[in-house]
Amino acid sequence: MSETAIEAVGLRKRYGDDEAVAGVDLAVPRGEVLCLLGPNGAGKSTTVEILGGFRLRDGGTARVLGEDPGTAGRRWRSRLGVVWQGEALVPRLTVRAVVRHFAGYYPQPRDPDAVVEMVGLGERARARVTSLSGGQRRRLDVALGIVGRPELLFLDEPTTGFDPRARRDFWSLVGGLARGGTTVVLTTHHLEEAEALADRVCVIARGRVRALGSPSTLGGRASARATVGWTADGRRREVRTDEPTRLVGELTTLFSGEIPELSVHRPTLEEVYLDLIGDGHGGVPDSPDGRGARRAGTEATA
Ligand SMILES: Nc1ncnc2c1ncn2[C@@H]1O[C@H](COP(=O)(O)OP(=O)(O)OP(=O)(O)O)[C@@H](O)[C@H]1O
Repeated sequence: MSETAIEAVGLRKRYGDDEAVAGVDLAVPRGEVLCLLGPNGAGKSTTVEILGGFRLRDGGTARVLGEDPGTAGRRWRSRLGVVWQGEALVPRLTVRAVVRHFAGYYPQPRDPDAVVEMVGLGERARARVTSLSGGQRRRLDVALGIVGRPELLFLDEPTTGFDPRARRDFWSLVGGLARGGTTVVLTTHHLEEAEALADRVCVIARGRVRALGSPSTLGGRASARATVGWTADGRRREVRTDEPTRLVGELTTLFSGEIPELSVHRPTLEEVYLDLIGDGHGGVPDSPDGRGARRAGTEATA
């Protein structure tokens, strides 16, 4: 069995004049949680739909679980779980009955009642789907995505409408699936979700991959300048530096101990992401790793 769940090279998809996917290269090892981030209309859903076998590509090559998603059959499809942005059409049944019904499509499904519990719908198991709230409906979508015990799970903005508790429960659910060996590809607009879940983050803008890396190192985040702040003589001071440890050491000596209101700040994932997508329309950063031309040294900003 290949160690690579997804291998895509030069994926392309055009809708009329709009090149939605303009040459995406992506390799996802088995067991990885990959989060796709990008502005609205960047091409994330189209990429995921192509890889999930729901949309034909115009160009490039793709292997997903060892097969071409453009031609693979039902057997291959039963190894995938998908949660698309639109709600799945389900009969006018109870939550439990719908999950049981969908379980019947797969050769080795999870226990439907356990799945209903896993997505936090245990108390609503006997409720009709039509009576669920938006967030509960989305949880049901997730249940239908995982009931087939997928090797590879595609989740397109799965937590839309989730309250904060439900979102955190969902994160632990995905963490558990990944620990069990499931490969997960998830699109989201929630940076904290990507930070909490992703082994790697892939930023897509204007149909291309702009950056790929772990949440802590994306776009040179780990080596980006830190901002050290403190208060002296009633005034807030801030210095941007490549060597925060050395500066804090100097300040410790200066203040003979505790530094008043010390803070050390590195760019957040959100700051790095916004930097990568540039002008807000999915603009291209200066350099391939998205770091652009950062100057070395120490620079006072206040
Ligand atoms: N079925 C379609 N027919 C025509 N154009 C489409 C279709 N689906 C997507 N597009 C266009 O392709 C581009 C990429 O859309 P896509 O849905 O892949 O982006 P996305 O990154 O998933 O966006 P969002 O974050 O808003 O979901 C957009 O310009 C969109 O309008």
